[in-house]
Amino acid sequence: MSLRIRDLHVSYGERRVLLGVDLDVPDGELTAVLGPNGSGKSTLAKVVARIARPSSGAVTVDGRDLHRLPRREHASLVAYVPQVSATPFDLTVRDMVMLGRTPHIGMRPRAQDHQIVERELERLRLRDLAARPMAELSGGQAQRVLVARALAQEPRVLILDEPTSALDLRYQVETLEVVRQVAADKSVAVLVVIHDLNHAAWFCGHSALLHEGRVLRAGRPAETFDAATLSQVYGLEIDVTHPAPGVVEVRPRSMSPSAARPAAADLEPVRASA
Ligand SMILES: Nc1ncnc2c1ncn2[C@@H]1O[C@H](COP(=O)(O)OP(=O)(O)OP(=O)(O)O)[C@@H](O)[C@H]1O
Repeated sequence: MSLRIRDLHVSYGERRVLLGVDLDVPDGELTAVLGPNGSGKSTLAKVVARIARPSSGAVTVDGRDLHRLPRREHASLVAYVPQVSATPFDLTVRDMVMLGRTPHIGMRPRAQDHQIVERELERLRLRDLAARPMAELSGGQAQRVLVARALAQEPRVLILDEPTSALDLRYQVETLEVVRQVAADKSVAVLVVIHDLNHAAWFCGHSALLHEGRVLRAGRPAETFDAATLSQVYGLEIDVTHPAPGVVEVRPRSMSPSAARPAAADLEPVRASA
């Protein structure tokens, strides 16, 4: 177990946002951080990334307090993909991914650093965009560059804050699959803030459901997702089904097959009047 969070409290001024969070993030797989808007997910990610400071509690990697490490050492251990990011507009995609090597390189990149950058461009299907300026990219393309930069960092701990929010369905699946593969191959502990409960259940071995700054449920999604808790937390009737052993599917009741829906014949056609 590399990343451990213990009794973590975080406040922004008077506003207490995390109220005693305990979480173990195992190596080699993804841990989903779930919960409604404002429940504290990004704050938790930012504390591990050292962008926010805890009021109390501990965040350790291999027993070392992340907030007491020298900056460069922290950067070589932890990579972070923020929810929204202003990118230096004059950088190319390739330069941006090379920034991930910063904690590892001395005066200038070595051949090995260039190889790692090319590998991550390939892995995130960015080779065709490599020479393009970041400013010209679509939101989804830029998001994949940030994931590539984080992977080029070769971290022990990877923090991803909604890394697929701008991606189309294919890239959502591909990107989460790439991250899952890297986590397994390199024994990386991955914490991923994600809103899609089905993707969380499919790609993440562990999950933590945050509610008002506390972890309400933690464990394997197939074991911990239950309809009553999810319905209460999200304020919406939610069905949870298990179509196969170890597989879980989450659906708002209004989208479930049993929900009453107006038949097409009942809908009045609307015509613009001349
Ligand atoms: N810099 C800040 N200053 C003051 N309050 C903040 C700051 N950042 C976040 N908050 C507040 O902290 C609470 C938790 O915010 P956070 O961004 O961690 O939630 P979240 O679960 O990631 O939400 P979302 O799903 O909308 O991204 C919210 O009430 C938010 O308004």
